Amino acid sequence: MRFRKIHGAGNDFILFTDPGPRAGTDWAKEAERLCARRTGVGADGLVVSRFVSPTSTVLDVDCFNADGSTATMCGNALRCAAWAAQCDQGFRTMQLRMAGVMHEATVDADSVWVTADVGAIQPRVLQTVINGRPTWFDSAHTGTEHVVAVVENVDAIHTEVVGRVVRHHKNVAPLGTNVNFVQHLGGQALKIRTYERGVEAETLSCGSGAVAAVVIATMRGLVARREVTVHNEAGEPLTVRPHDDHPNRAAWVGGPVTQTFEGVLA
Ligand SMILES: N[C@@H](CCC[C@H](N)C(=O)O)C(=O)O
Repeated sequence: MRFRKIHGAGNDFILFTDPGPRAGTDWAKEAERLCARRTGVGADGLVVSRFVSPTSTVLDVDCFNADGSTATMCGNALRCAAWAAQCDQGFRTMQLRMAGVMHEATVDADSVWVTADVGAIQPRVLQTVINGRPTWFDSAHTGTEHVVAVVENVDAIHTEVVGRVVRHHKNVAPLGTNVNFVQHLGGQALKIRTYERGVEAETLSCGSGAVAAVVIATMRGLVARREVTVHNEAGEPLTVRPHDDHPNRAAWVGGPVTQTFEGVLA
């Protein structure tokens, strides 16, 4: 079975495109096996993308985190699936369905854009002490669970240590959450570090996390409700802008997609 190793701004995936019916495949188990950094291909997640019919521009995209759990939304996985569809079929615009939710996608020369729904926002959902300072986290649902803390310097934070504690905090049980630390760089620019649930580690970028960061930074008056650049650990920033038709309910997130290699499973 052929696969692509591909990343969306540093968030890396094993991508299967139209893998046929494969009725017996336990994709969650395959995600655990293949995403393992030492014994598998190595990735943050496994993505299966299929056109709903041969003549359609609608794709069904399933995303599994490295631990085999299902991601209800993964902005970077959607961006990678859209890039591959453009590469294989030539479509520049398409729709992608993930966990029953429809997303729009546009593939430009140097960026792939997808939409993320913006749902409930809850200020001050939990507090923890970071480097001796009590720090509040706000939550924003962007298709999956995210909390965001605005801090002075994201580089001073032990993301994996604090992220793991917050991810399991009783106030976000039982689902847990992805954890984002965000610094305002001035103007319309943010810097982010994300601890991802399901990867159980810091990832180099997170699409739905970037949207959550912009939602919270906007709510706190740090940025205006227009395009925001979100710098990440990969050094490949994502751009987030409000959706033209329903700016309060959805956002576009765009940035680079890179195919690293193609392979065949042994
Ligand atoms: N990296 C993703 C988010 C992936 C989902 C997350 N780990 C979860 O299970 O909630 C993105 O780019 O949005």
